[in-house]
Amino acid sequence: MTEQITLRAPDDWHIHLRDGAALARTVTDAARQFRRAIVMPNLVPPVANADDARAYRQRILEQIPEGTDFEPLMTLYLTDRTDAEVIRRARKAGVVAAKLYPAGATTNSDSGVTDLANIYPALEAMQESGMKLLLHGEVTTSDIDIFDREQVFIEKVLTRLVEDFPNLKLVLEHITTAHAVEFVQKAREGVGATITAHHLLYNRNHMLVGGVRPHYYCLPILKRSYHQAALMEAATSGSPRFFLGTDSAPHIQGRKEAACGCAGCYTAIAAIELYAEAFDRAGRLDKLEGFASEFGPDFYGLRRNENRITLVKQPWSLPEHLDMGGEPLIPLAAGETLNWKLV
Ligand SMILES: NC(=O)N[C@@H](CC(=O)O)C(=O)O
Ligand SMILES: [Zn+2]
Ligand SMILES: [Zn+2]
Repeated sequence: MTEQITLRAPDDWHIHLRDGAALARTVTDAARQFRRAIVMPNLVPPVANADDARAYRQRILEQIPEGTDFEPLMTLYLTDRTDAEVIRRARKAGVVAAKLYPAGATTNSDSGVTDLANIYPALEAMQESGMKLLLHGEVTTSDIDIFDREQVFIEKVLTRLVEDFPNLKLVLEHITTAHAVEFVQKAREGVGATITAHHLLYNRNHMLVGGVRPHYYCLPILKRSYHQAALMEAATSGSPRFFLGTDSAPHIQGRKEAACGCAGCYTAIAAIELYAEAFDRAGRLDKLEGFASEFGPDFYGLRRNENRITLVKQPWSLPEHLDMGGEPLIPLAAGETLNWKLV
């Protein structure tokens, strides 16, 4: 008999769907496995207010395949000019969270916040209205080594933020270090973290030994295996503070395989299967449902999904390449074999 596992339907608490011609690909892939997704706002120009979010949501809804039940949860991009009124309007329009990109930290973060002091009124309004704060947790000053940027962000920025807004619920996104794991475990109530499948499955050796592999390049960058092990331990621990966020972030092949390649890995094509692979390797498949389908909605104060998905143990190979709006897209782990397959 084939081995199989059945889970409450999972949600993705951090995904990039992009816009325009890319949406047909990204929305279809996300909707195949996730019931809901927190949609990142780093478009160009960014999703900066309630009207932008409403219009973007509409463009996403138009791409949901017939017969699938998928709900995009919209977010706002914080800029130096985001004020309390923008937050209140967005909250009324159903926007669930706002995202802090320190200016220059990652893809499309040029409009990000240059000084946290500029958004204190906005953060105050978020705290009051129950809007969640999502963080790309890296400092950006040139004197800080790229491998240390998450740790320094936690020490220099996050610790203070968590204290200054004691009732603000916040998520440290796509964590990559043992420092982040420890911070989140010990933090006050209302602090959570998402973990990607690629940070569970890989470390920087996978990206750099024997040649540079641009499709493994994302931000925050893959770290040492010691950090990978800490993330695995956190994700499979059963702690409700850690939950699934793929950070699936497509860039067309030519933009990744370039002299200055873009940061971001496309995992939406096989996200839940990649997570199953990681949890299986740790011998903790029994912990996947909490991480993928329960702790996220619990944190956000939303209902857990009622429907179920099934994964069977049946080796299959990820495609070598995909099409995104007529352009070639290479998924993470292209051509590699995964042991679990979504039915
Ligand atoms: N993770 C990435 O490397 N890239 C993301 C941005 C982000 O989430 O930081 C993207 O939008 O491409
Ligand atoms: Zn990010
Ligand atoms: Zn992201």
